[in-house]
Amino acid sequence: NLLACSQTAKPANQQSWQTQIQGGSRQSPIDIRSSESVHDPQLTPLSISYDPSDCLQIWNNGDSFLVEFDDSKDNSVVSGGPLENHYKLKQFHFHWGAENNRGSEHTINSLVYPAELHLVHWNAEKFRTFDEAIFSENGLAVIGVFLKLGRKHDGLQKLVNALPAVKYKDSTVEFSNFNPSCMIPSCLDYWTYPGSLTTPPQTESVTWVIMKKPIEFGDDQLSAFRSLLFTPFGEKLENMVDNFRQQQPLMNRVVRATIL
Ligand SMILES: CC#CCNS(=O)(=O)c1cc(S(N)(=O)=O)ccc1C(=O)O
Ligand SMILES: [Zn+2]
Repeated sequence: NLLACSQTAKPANQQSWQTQIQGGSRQSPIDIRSSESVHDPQLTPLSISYDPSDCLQIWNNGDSFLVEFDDSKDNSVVSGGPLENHYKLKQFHFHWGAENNRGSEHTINSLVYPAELHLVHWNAEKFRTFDEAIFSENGLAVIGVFLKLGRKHDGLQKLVNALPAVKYKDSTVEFSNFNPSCMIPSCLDYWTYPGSLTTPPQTESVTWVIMKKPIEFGDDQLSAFRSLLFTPFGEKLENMVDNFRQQQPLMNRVVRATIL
């Protein structure tokens, strides 16, 4: 079990997930050093299938904004690749910076992206609930996609247009008929490694699948992320930025890479 040691003093906008965890041997995120990754010919392409009608709402939880899905059916699932079972989509969210030189949680050869998308899935073959899976080996699979600044992402705009409705912490807005497949790069090459949640409880239950190619999005779309607030209505305004955890030691882990 992981014990969070006492929190050190932090600037006001730092989040609790900067807490260093004692006893962790497979914490996330990490810096992926491509030359040290192992090409594994047995890694097949991911099978990703999402049903836009499973999309339910957007929730500002004070750390990020989560786009939440109905996981009562088997319509939005990922399988294949490093995964032994099929995993149901629970939510997706992003991490981003106050400035363009930071924001992603994972880095590639120390290269930082301005934002990173996480699609969180849970192992519905082995576990009965998401909450059980969070605390279990092979419980979760998170697909990470890097975002770089460039052309406006047309598919993302529907989500961006809804963000003002969830400006404040603890606000939610109904959000339907959105297919997250539009944010998966056309190149399905990826790195994969055993890791953890990057926010509390930082449980070591995650198989990470990091897509090698980034997707592009526009400055105005990133500005919309930065206009969200960490704080609830009526409290001091604190822009939701720099909601990423620092890289963690690789320790005794190997990052595998596809050769698709
Ligand atoms: C109890 C508990 C829990 C974790 N929930 S989560 O896996 O959806 C998640 C995962 C991640 S991440 N960055 O590890 O994918 C971040 C944030 C969340 C979240 O609820 O807010
Ligand atoms: Zn995340």
